[in-house]
Amino acid sequence: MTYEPRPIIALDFPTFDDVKNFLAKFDENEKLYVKIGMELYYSAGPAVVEYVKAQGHSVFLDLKLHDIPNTVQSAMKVLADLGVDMTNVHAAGGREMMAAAREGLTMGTPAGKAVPKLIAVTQLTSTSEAIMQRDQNIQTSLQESVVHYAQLTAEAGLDGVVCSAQEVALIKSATNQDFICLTPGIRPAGSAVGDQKRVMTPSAAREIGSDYIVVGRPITQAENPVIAYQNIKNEWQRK
Ligand SMILES: O=c1ccn([C@@H]2O[C@H](COP(=O)(O)O)[C@@H](O)[C@H]2O)c(=O)[nH]1
Repeated sequence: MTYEPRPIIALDFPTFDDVKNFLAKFDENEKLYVKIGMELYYSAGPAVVEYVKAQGHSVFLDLKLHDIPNTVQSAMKVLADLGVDMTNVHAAGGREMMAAAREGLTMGTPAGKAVPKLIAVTQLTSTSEAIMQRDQNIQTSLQESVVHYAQLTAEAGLDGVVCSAQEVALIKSATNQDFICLTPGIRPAGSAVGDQKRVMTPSAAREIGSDYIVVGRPITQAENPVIAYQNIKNEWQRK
C-alpha cells in the first residue's frame, strides 16, 4: 500500500494569480501535494506546473486523457517533460490506449528522472449507478463496472486507478494491495457534497485503505483554507 500522508489539494482555480494567492496562505515550509486539473491547465498552461514544482510541491496533473492510442501516446510524451509526479487517463479509452499512454510517458521522461505514476479513472465520483446505466448504457452494477475498469488498468500495466473510496476494498482484492486507489469525493462530516455522488469522510477513506485522497472545495472555498487543510490532514492521518 502506498499511503500518501498529505491530502492532495485540487487547485480548481481559473487563473494563475488565484493559485499564487492560494499558495501564499501556507507556510513556505509546508510542502503540499496539489492537483492541477483541466480548468487551471487550460488557462495557465505548463508555466503553472513549473511554478508549483519550483516551490517544492508535488503535482498530480489531472487531465484525464481519452483519445486514440497514437494521440494519447504523443500527448503523454510531451507531458512527461513537465516533471509531474502523477498523471492520468480514462480507463474507458481501453487497454491499448492505456498501454500507449504508459509508453509515451516512459519515452518522454528525461534520462535520470523518475517516470510519473500513471493511473486511470474508472467511474467518476460524480456518477451514480442510475446515471451510469442511463447515460453510458452500462447495464451492470456500478461496482462491477469500476472493478472491470480497475482490472483492465492493471492488465495495461498502469499503477492504479481513480475511484471512490467506497470501491477501494473491492479493487484491492480484485487486483493487488499495492495497486493505487486515489480517491476524490472526500467530504468532512457535514460539508456540502455538491455534484459528488459517491463520497466518504477522510477518516473512513483511511480506514478502508485509500492510498491518496483528493480534496478541492472543502479546502479552497473554506473561510480559512489553511485551517481546513490542517483539519482534513489530521483526520486523514489519524488511524
Ligand atoms: O472521479 C473523479 C475524478 C476527478 N475528480 C476531481 O477531483 C476534484 C474534487 O474536487 P471537490 O471540490 O473536492 O469535489 C475535482 O478537481 C475533480 O475534477 C473527481 O472529483 N472525481
